[in-house]
Amino acid sequence: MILWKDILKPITAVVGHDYSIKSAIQKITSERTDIAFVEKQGALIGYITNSHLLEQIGAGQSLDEPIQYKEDILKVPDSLPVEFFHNVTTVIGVDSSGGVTGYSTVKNARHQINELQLIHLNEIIHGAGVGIIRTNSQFKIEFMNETAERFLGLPGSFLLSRNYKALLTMEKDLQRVLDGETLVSVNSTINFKQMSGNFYPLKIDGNITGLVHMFYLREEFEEAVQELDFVRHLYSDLQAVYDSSNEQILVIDEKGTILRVAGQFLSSFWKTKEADQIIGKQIEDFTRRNIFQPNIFELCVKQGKKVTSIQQSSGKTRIWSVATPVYHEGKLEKVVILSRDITSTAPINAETELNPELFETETEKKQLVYRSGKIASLLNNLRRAAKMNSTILLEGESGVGKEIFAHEIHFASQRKDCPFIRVNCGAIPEQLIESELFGYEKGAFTGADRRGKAGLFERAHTGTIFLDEIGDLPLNMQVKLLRVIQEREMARIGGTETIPIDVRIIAATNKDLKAMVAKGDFREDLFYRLNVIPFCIPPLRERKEDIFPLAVYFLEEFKRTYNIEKSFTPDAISVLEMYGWPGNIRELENIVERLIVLSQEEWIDREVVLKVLYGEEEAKKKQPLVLEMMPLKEAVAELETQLIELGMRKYGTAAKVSEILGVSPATISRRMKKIKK
Ligand SMILES: Nc1ncnc2c1ncn2[C@@H]1O[C@H](COP(=O)(O)OP(=O)(O)OP(=O)(O)O)[C@@H](O)[C@H]1O
Repeated sequence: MILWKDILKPITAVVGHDYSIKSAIQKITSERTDIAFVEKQGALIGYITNSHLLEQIGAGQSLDEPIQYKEDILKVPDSLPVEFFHNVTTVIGVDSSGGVTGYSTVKNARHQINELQLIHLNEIIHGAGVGIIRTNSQFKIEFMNETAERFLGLPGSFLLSRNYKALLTMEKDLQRVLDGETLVSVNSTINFKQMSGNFYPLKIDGNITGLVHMFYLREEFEEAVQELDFVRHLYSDLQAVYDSSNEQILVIDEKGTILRVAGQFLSSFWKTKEADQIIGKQIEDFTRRNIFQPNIFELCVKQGKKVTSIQQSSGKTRIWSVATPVYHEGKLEKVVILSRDITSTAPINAETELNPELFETETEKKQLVYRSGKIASLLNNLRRAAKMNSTILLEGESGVGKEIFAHEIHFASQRKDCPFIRVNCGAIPEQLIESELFGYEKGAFTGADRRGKAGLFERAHTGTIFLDEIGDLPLNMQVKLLRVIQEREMARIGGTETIPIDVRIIAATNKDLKAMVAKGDFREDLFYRLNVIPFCIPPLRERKEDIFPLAVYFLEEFKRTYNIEKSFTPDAISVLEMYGWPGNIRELENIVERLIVLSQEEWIDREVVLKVLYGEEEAKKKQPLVLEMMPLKEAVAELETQLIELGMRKYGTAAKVSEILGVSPATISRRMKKIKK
């Protein structure tokens, strides 16, 4: 707000109301002013200017005639804000005790206000880095701010009073602005500097008294736009990464309000379909409703460090969560929680889970852990086939879990309450295999048990026999097996009696049986007898979604065995998922055990996983882009730095790197300066 006292000028010439034109001219001239105030009985009642006096003389009056002064003056308290009054051209300011403190013509007041407003505006705009130039109605530069001086590389002292129109090169005619038009986003050049900005007509009392040019230096502006563009692209790339991740990313502020959910929304855990429905809510409310249990957010805030936990909602959904605190200038700002669903999609068969008798069979039923659609549909088919009595052949690489699938078949069949017998055909010595499979009568051979012994086929009677590594079965045994399958009866070694055998046969192999048949290493007739319903178990690398729940499952098992607390970091999981797993699930199980033993810390991190999977040297080469969950801005900066460093290593010049990254060379060199710091 501008007050009258800010703009009042001192009164220097005072004349009496009965002064002659001559004495008034003498007074005004001696005081070097162009206005004198007229006094009568100690009060100022009007004013007279040089031009008024000249008008009187011009009208034929003699110099001795009295002055004809103007009376359109108004006394105002000088502490009031400037305002304009009808029919008043001059204002006299008075202080609180009524003393005159100065005067101002209305014209001068308006001019001063514009000037002061421009200075204020300049202060505001100064920080925003906008250049401002004002001209009068003859295009003479009357004002320019510091930013304009800096942008143009020319001092105000040089530019002030010069004709702006003559100095500027631009496509549009500047006269249009003085005719009242606003020119927006106009490119212009001065002193080889390219500018981009707007020209506004400057109106006072409805009259155009000049123009104002507000502008950016195009070089800086374009760089900023490019930079914004670059960041925008990075942002959308990162967003895409988040959205395609199979993790749920939850951002909670320090007060426990859910700010954001990205990645895969675990709707069955939250018991709500849309992520939007949990945003803005208090996390504690979900804990109270038995959904977010345990409250990992609270644990993380209390401990002030990364925390992991398996959470379970009131339903069956179990999720694995890692909560990481994010600090800003030493203060907790938010907590980021990464979660994955680890609920095994396998339906839990109450009977098989609970019936203790089942555990008296040769092998306990193990939990089959998976999340992939591939395994889901395979299981579907397996369970359907299980209902029939047909022989099933399971093919698949070593360690894919063929035995566990054989269990599934058994437990999904009518025979689930009868024995399940596993025979590892490759592990039994050749000379023992016949007696193991078919048993023997007492005294059948030297060293034989005196009482005789039932073979595995007999023991599997009414149940399932699982012939693992069937490709390792010697040829002579293949004939005998073929006979059992065909005749559904057998005799013990040394026995004469035939024993009827009612078993479901499941055979498994990691060898190419067809190729073995072609080479004569496997009997063709047996192959066709076994290959009634074949199933191929896909390797782990073809069902990466299973890696995570399996890794957590094994980790939990080993934690129980070793009685220790350890957790994977999300980066560690990512490395596990990227690996090729030639040894499949058996290898994964072994690696998890090794990681537990080798990692000294509570956290099994990316580095230790890389070391265990690839060895020390290779691990060093696998440099990460982003190691930790971190604020997006930092992640973008990190990604930028790494891209530029990579580019510089590869191409050597900022010009080439800028071309590849699609940004200006100036951006690259500025970033590099920052990196060097
Ligand atoms: N889906 C699964 N869930 C839990 N554990 C599994 C799963 N698949 C495999 N395993 C475990 O991985 C290990 C290897 O499985 P398994 O011995 O059944 O493999 P395989 O295919 O029979 O291998 P091979 O051909 O070498 O005999 C076992 O300890 C098994 O319990």
